[in-house]
Amino acid sequence: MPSSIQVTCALILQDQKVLCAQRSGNMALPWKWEFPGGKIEKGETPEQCLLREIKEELNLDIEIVMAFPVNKHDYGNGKVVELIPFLAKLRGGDLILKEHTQILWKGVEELRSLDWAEADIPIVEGFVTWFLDRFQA
Ligand SMILES: Nc1nc2c([nH]c(=O)n2[C@H]2C[C@H](O)[C@@H](COP(=O)(O)OP(=O)(O)OP(=O)(O)O)O2)c(=O)[nH]1
Repeated sequence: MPSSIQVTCALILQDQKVLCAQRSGNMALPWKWEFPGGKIEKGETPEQCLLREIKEELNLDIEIVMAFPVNKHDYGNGKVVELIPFLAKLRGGDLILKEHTQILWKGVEELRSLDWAEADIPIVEGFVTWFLDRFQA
């Protein structure tokens, strides 16, 4: 397996909806949906990376609540992504889309309907299961 890149992402939950972001046409994985975040830089913790990326990409401030299980995915083109998801809450900032085409706040039960980047699919599944177990018992 080629060496992997470590990428953090935020599942920002507010009023039972999750912020989903669509990649733009000139990015890798064009038009796919993802959770905002990005690559960990040298010397950063995953949490520091995520706070930085969410500010850079969306101009939002978040608070990390907890980590979800990491998903390692081989895109088969020499790119292996280790996707490190966190549950997060909004703390402030006015949304400015700096990289993505659009964002949507999706209800948890509607999340599966988006065309997700492949690495995100198990994360979406895990999150929906976790959320329904916890909040809809
Ligand atoms: N931020 C984010 N990236 C994701 C997700 N799922 C997924 O496969 N990725 C991939 C897309 C990118 O290849 C990589 C994140 O890199 P990035 O967003 O910092 O940089 P980039 O678009 O310029 O990517 P690259 O062309 O340099 O690989 O991880 C996700 O949910 N969030």
